[in-house]
Amino acid sequence: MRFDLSLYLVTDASLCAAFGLERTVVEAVKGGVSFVQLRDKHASDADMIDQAKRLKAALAGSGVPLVINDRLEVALQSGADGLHVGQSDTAVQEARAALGPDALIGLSINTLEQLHAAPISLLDYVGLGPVFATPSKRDHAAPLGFEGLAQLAAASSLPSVAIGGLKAEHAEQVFQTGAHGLAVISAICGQASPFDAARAFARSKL
Ligand SMILES: Cc1ncc(COP(=O)(O)OP(=O)(O)O)c(N)n1
Ligand SMILES: Cc1nc(C(=O)O)sc1CCOP(=O)(O)O
Ligand SMILES: [Mg+2]
Repeated sequence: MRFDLSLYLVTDASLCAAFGLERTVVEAVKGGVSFVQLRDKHASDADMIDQAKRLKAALAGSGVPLVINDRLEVALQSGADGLHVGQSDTAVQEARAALGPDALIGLSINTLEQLHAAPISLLDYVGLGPVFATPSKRDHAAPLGFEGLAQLAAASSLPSVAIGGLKAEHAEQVFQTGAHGLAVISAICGQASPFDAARAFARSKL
């Protein structure tokens, strides 16, 4: 499946609650979001499968893929396009074996050691972060800054998306590091207009 990491929305149940998860995603995609990850640390698998099916239906025809954060079972049962895993989540090998060759699988990377240890041939992309400290992920690793991001992006043979504390005004610098896009939660989720928030990224990277 072809995919575009340029503006990657990671959802957050509480931040999206005011506007509504589905509405946030639909508006954000109209504004330029090119890739969506459903991330909910508290929902049951059954609720997350239901949310994923609704999002998948809402995204039909848009060409924007939906991947699931962490939960292989949810990805398998929801018809989502793939899975995003971190260093302590389901192993990439297990995810690929279960999801098959066409699924999109992403892995979080914070260090060169992690990048060198990653099973590159089984992955579609890597998430590089955090670029900055962020309240959206309490247990985040040490911030990379743009310099650390550039080192990882240069060393990656896979497409990469930067994450962590990123706002529209960072788009140009992120692309200058060689990363293929920006992944964001709070710069879009919880904003008064997810459409305008996404548009601000599109404007600032052009
Ligand atoms: C695109 C992207 N990059 C990194 C992460 C972080 O994944 P992980 O380290 O597994 O942390 P959680 O998101 O599971 O808290 C991500 N989700 N997406
Ligand atoms: C989900 C996530 N992963 C990160 C990592 O560094 O791996 S940082 C992060 C949270 C990103 O949220 P915001 O855009 O609001 O800063
Ligand atoms: Mg994870």
